[in-house]
Amino acid sequence: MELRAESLSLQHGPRTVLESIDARFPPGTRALLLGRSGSGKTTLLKALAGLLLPSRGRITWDGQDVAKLTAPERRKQQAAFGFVFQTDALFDSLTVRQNVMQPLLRRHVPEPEARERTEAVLKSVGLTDAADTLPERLSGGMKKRAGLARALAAKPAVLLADDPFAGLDPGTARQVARVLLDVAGTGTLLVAAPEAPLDLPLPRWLYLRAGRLVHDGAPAPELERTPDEALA
Ligand SMILES: Nc1ncnc2c1ncn2[C@@H]1O[C@H](COP(=O)(O)OP(=O)(O)OP(=O)(O)O)[C@@H](O)[C@H]1O
Repeated sequence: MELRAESLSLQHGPRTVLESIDARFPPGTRALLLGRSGSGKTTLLKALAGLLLPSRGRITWDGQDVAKLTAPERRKQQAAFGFVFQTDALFDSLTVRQNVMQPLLRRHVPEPEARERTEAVLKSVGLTDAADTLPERLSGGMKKRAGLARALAAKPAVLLADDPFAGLDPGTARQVARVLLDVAGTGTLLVAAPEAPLDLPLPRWLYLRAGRLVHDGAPAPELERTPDEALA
């Protein structure tokens, strides 16, 4: 699926959180979305996924204006997305395996296939031994990997990961980066982070400053050293 933001602006109440953003994400895009805390990264990911509607401008999926879809049409298309949000949303009463498998069964993936995919993805994130464990017994890094496993098991055409490295030690962050690169396959991978993760060398960087896109192109490490004010 091709995602596109066209003159996208988004307000929360009186506050403009995203301002006149234009960006194209053809299928197979691999990009980092960078910017300080509060610059609008989460909001842009949510807008691209149709979870927040623009105040001005539009988001299109394969050329269709998301705001013009009916709610059921939008939900149907959203099945192509996988999200890894900052706060892991695992169900406390389900084991790790059940947490990964449940969304597949809800989408009517036949049980043997759901089971197979679940085991494969748990293995790739290094959680096979923790499959029968309840989330409360996992470390923060393991919870993060379980959330990632759940998103990846659905084989999303578009994977949006919001700061998947927050709070991880370097070893676990490296493992999460490897899984993101391996498992995202040929789909689109868009990863938001406050600074470029060393272990995730993606070829395109988008840099947000106070809701404006100030760079969209090749990796530009100097951006991270430039005070935001100088990018205005
Ligand atoms: N529901 C909301 N209502 C009002 N303001 C909001 C809402 N959600 C986000 N904001 C504001 O919009 C701005 C951008 O928030 P957003 O979460 O997109 O930034 P971010 O770059 O992802 O930050 P972080 O890296 O800290 O997660 C912030 O100033 C935030 O306070």
